[in-house]
Amino acid sequence: MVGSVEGLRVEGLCVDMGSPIIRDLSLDIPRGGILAVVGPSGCGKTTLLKTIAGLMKPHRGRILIDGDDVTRVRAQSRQTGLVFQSPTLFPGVTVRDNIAFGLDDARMSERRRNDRVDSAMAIMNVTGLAQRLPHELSGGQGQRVCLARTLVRRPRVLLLDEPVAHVEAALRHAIHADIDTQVRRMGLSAIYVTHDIDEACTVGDRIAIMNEGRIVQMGSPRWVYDHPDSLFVAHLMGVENILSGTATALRGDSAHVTIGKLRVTLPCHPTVTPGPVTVFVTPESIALDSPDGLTGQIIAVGFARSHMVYDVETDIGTLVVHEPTSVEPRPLGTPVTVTLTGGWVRPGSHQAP
Ligand SMILES: Nc1ncnc2c1ncn2[C@@H]1O[C@H](COP(=O)(O)OP(=O)(O)OP(=O)(O)O)[C@@H](O)[C@H]1O
Repeated sequence: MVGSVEGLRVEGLCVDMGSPIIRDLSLDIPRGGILAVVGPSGCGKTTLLKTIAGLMKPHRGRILIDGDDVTRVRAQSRQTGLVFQSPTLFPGVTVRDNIAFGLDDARMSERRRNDRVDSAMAIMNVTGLAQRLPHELSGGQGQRVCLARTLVRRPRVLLLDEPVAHVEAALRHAIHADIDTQVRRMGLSAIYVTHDIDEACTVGDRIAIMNEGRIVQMGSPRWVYDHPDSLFVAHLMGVENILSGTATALRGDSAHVTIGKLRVTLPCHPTVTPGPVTVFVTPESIALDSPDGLTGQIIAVGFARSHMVYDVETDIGTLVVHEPTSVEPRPLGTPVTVTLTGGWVRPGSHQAP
């Protein structure tokens, strides 16, 4: 025992395969926590999971599970469970026996082994499939069986690499909910890798945005959405309006900002000083009927089920605005008066934030 922190801790991890793939990456996940890791293809997400699982060797850094340094412990003894994108079941072997393979401890009694397998099948809702063969399962059922096979070993850390990428959209939510329940119930620390930012925000109690082997921002989905640190994070999170302005004065955690003819007071990063700033504005943070607002005109209208999407042409550029569909939709060409009801001010102009 080298520490008392419960859960997974990664400290200064570097993985080099001829070129650096993971660069000085640190994270902490308490027991019962799910960190969703999202980032572009090739940024190192799978490498991170494989390194934590012990399938790849780090060049530098430490991996601790419940305070135990497992960096040099072999994969089979780390108590990590890794689930990949596609079901990886043994063909020609029943679901039940596939799950029992997860329990390779010869000292375990037959009865105890059966109880553990029954319980793993029950928690992943695959009891009714026990005698089926892998080729008789749908993609979603196959992934549930893989999760049961991983959970039957009672890992301390659960590593999920796009586990529902090949599962039809309508079934994904139920699998997410079961993962969430088991992570909390069993007190696991989980990393959930995905390409899909919506999935990351739904599944993770925190999200980590990765780029080029680094975590560039980490926090609750809401916090990261409202406070992007960079253009990269803002684009990935769907913060569609990135405006250049000038901070004219500061008051506590807020800045008075001029953007063209618009004057607004918005929350700002502590490093903001008077001068050029970048303002990140989510599409929900723009009001279209403000008495003293900038004049504009709706030049495109889209229906996105829960909300309408408007492109609004103004003096400060074309803004993307979302309004709930409960508000009467606005036809193309409608004149509007625009102001910002929220935003996040970072230092520097957005060409060089
Ligand atoms: N064994 C290896 N040897 C050399 N390079 C590797 C190895 N494994 C991965 N890489 C490289 O490391 C980088 C990160 O790969 P990784 O699979 O971790 O990315 P990823 O973020 O999971 O991508 P994707 O989302 O496409 O699955 C890539 O450039 C890849 O080519």
